[in-house]
Amino acid sequence: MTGIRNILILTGAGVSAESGVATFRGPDGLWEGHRVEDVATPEGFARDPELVHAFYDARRARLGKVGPNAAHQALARLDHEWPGELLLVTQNVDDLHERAGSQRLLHMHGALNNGWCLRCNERFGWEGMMGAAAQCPSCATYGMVRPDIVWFGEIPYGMDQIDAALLRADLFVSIGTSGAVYPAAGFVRTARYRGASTLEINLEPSQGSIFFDERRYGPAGTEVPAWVD
Ligand SMILES: CC(C)NC(=O)[C@H](Cc1c[nH]c2ccccc12)NC(=O)[C@H](CCCC/N=C(/NCCC(=O)O)S[C@H]1O[C@H](COP(=O)(O)OP(=O)(O)OC[C@H]2O[C@@H](n3cnc4c(N)ncnc43)[C@H](O)[C@@H]2O)[C@@H](O)[C@H]1O)NC(=O)OCc1ccccc1
Repeated sequence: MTGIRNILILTGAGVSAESGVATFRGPDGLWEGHRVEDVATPEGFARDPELVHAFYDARRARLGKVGPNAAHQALARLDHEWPGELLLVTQNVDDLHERAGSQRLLHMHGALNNGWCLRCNERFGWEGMMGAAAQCPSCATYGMVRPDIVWFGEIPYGMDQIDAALLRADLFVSIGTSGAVYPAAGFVRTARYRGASTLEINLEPSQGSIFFDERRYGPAGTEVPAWVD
């Protein structure tokens, strides 16, 4: 990685697949059993909060039964050893990157283990079941807590920090994402436009694969350590 100082990495559900976390669009993917509009939009939450809480409570419970894989661990190693700038932006709401030790990390679509009270606007860590009647640990109100997740139609977190990193990146790497959801799916074109070299690591070509200078296809648990080490 000669001549590379600033690295921006984007991950998606594919990086957690080998840990046993369901992807969205794959066979038995998350969107198989649920209509996106029903479980991942503010309108769906307003219509049926119990359904949405059940969807996220089940995923939060599952998170306790899985662990980081070799891809998460390799990215954590790179984070610790890379002398230049590095930002790992994940679309994933699981906590496997931080459990592997990644620190220069940004959850652009929120986190399963966080809650958000719509009455006092506080955000807080949340373990276990949430359910529609949950009590806000900050203002003690019942039934106003939602998962702190970015739903469709909502503005992703950290866009300023991501834009700044896109501006400075010499290398943009996309790992385990289908490139189907924006604004994340547009990052490769922005990075390329600003002169960064671009690498895709995925099981198969993503919707944006034509924009990548280099492509490595295979399981992230194998390809990412091979790229890092
Ligand atoms: C469907 C799509 C067209 N819709 C959008 O993009 C919309 C905007 C939009 C609407 N209409 C449009 C029309 C055109 C363009 C855009 C739009 N986007 C939004 O609404 C976003 C908000 C989107 C966020 C929604 N929330 C998520 N997640 C949290 C919830 C939850 O988790 O439940 S999105 C969710 O789906 C996406 C899933 O994609 P992937 O992670 O890639 O997973 P997928 O299953 O699809 O693919 C897995 C890949 O891994 C590979 N793989 C599998 N196993 C492995 C393996 N073992 N190793 C390696 N690779 C592997 C597979 O081959 C595959 O390629 C992720 O982003 C994920 O976070 N907000 C916004 O635009 O606000 C304005 C704005 C914009 C810019 C700046 C300011 C404001």
